[in-house]
This record gives sequence, structure tokens and C-alpha cells, in this order.
Amino acid sequence: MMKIGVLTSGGDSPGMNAAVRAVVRFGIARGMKVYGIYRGYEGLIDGELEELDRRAVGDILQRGGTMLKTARSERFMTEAGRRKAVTTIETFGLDAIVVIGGNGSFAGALELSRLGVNVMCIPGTIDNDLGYTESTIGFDTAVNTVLDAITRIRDTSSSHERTTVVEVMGRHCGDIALYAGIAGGAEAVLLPEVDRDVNSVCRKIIEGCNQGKQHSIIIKAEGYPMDSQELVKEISERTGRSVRLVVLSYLQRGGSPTLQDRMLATRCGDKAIELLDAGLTNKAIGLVDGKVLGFNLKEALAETQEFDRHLYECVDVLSR
Ligand SMILES: Nc1ncnc2c1ncn2[C@@H]1O[C@H](COP(=O)(O)OP(=O)(O)O)[C@@H](O)[C@H]1O
Ligand SMILES: O=P(O)(O)OC[C@H]1O[C@](O)(COP(=O)(O)O)[C@@H](O)[C@@H]1O
Ligand SMILES: [Mg+2]
Repeated sequence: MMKIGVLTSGGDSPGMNAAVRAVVRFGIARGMKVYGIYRGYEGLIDGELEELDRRAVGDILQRGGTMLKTARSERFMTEAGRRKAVTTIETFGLDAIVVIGGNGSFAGALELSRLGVNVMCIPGTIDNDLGYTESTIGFDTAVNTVLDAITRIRDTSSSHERTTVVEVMGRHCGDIALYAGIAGGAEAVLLPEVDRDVNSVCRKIIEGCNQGKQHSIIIKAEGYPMDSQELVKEISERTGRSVRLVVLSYLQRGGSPTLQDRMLATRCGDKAIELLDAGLTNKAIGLVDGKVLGFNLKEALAETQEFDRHLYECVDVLSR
């Protein structure tokens, strides 16, 4: 009988639970024993795991966060830490580890595979920063949360004829800001990928005011290289407008996953188990052209996220 472990790692994302549920239930359906490993790589190092039955993953499909808990593990960044993790895998006789996480967790899984461990990776991060897949589990929910916030901010922003800077997550990848900018009708977006100066944003705000716009929304990804308070001050000084800052922060990482994230999570879990059952390992599961497939982990991780410049330019055209 095949024995596998499943863990969640890095920043949590809505839909991770749905992925855990899928891995456990599809695994059991194929005659596997499935172990839940707690606190990501930390639990793998410390041997914090237990067998999960079908019922153990009941009532989690609709919940954000992760029932397995998650961690950023400094110890796993070291060779000694990873060797300890391998000892746990050997002690419990695990044939493979399913890692649900983002680019860092995938890099960790690749290191594990170099030590002879069979791994299977499922993309769980709100950042959407994995180039090989069209979407990651949690991204859709996070952007919808941002859109909901923007809708509310617009009401008050418009009543007071203000400009609001909305800071969203994304240290290296501006996808949350970009998609929220398009779908939320922002005047401008500021991203880590584009070197845009504040002057052009101020011009945009002033032009909008001259055309009778009552409010303006500027979306700034946390990775844009300027402090948000500083940005607010500059915009206020240069435009003479009343400017407020809303930092959405961890609000974006919580909440019930959307249909899209539940479906992606479930399909990724299904594919991960199907491939393991077929004797395939060291794959990253991802969505390409509407199909959920397994890709070589090393190659998938090396694929850089292509920045959609056209979409970026659309924000400006749409908000003129
Ligand atoms: N290059 C690496 N080698 C080994 N482990 C890594 C590496 N990069 C990240 N990890 C492990 O994966 C964990 C999660 O990565 P992190 O970047 O924090 O989140 P995410 O997986 O969501 O991108 C890290 O805390 C670390 O334990
Ligand atoms: O939870 P922390 O450690 O404050 O990290 C915040 C970071 O985590 C994220 O929410 C998700 O990133 P990861 O998927 O790489 O963990 C980023 O958008 C944000 O910059
Ligand atoms: Mg990451």
C-alpha cells in the first residue's frame, strides 16, 4: 500500500483546505494511506504528522486558512534541517510528499527531491507568482476580496471627493494589484514590475478631476518601491487633494474560497494523486489552457512569471 504525506507551506491561501481534502479523499479512494503533516516543513522536521481518514477532512472545503497549519521554516533552508525531514519520511515509511504552497515551498520540495524524496507540488498562494500555471489556488479569492473592499471604499471616497491609495499584497508579483486595478476600475496601479513615477499618477488624478471624476482609486502593490504613507503624502502635496490610505494586508489571505479556487484545488489534488498512483513524481501541478496537468518540477519552477504589459496599459486606457 502506498503511503503519502501532505503538507501546506508558506503564506496560507483560501483553497488550501480544499486541496488537502482532495488529496486525502482521492488518495484513500485509490487505496493509499494519507498522513497530514502539520506546520509545513517544520512539522516534517519534527515528525508532527498523523494519518487522516475521509472524515478528518470533513467540513473544511469552504474554509479559508489551512487545517494543517503552515509555517515559514528557517531550519528547512539548511541541509541539516532537510536531512532531519528525510529521517521523518523514512521513519514513517512515506513513499511521497505532496507539498501545497508557493514558489518558496516548491524550491524546498525540489531540494527534498535531490535527497531522493518523491515530491508532488500543488500551487497554493494568493500571489499568482508561479509562471508555469495560469492561476494559483487562492489568487481568485484574494482578488475578489480586494474588489469587495474597493467597492466599499469607492462609496466613501466619492462622497468626500477623495483619492484613496489601496495597498494590496504582492512583494515581487503585482498580479493582485493589476487584476484588482482592471476589475475595480482604478485610476492607476503601482507594481513591482514597472518603474512608474508618482508624477504620472498625479497627472492622471488631476486630469480625472478636471473631467468631473468625484473620486480616484490608486492601487499599490506592497512590492512597489515606495512607502505607502510617503506615497499618500506626495500625492496629496502634488495634487492638493485629500488622500487616504487603506492597507488591506491579511484581510486578503482569509475568507471562504471562491468557486474557481475550490475547483482548481480539487482538480490539482485529483491530478496529484492520479500521477502518484501511476508512479510519477517530482511534478508541479498547474493549469494551462483550461487543463490541469503535471509538469517537471525543476522546469516549472524555472519558468518566470510573464508580466502582462498589455493588461497593465489597459488600466490607464480604461480610466481616462
Ligand atoms: N531555496 C529553498 N530551499 C529550501 N527550502 C526553501 C527554499 N525556499 C523556501 N524554502 C522553504 O519553503 C518555505 C516557504 O517558502 P515561502 O517563500 O515563505 O512561501 P511560499 O511557498 O508561499 O512562496 C520557507 O519557509 C522554507 O522553509
Ligand atoms: O505572512 P507573512 O510572513 O507576513 O508574509 C506576507 C507575504 O505573504 C504573501 O501573502 C503570500 O506570499 P507567499 O505565498 O510567497 O507566502 C505575500 O503576498 C506577502 O508579501
Ligand atoms: Mg512565494
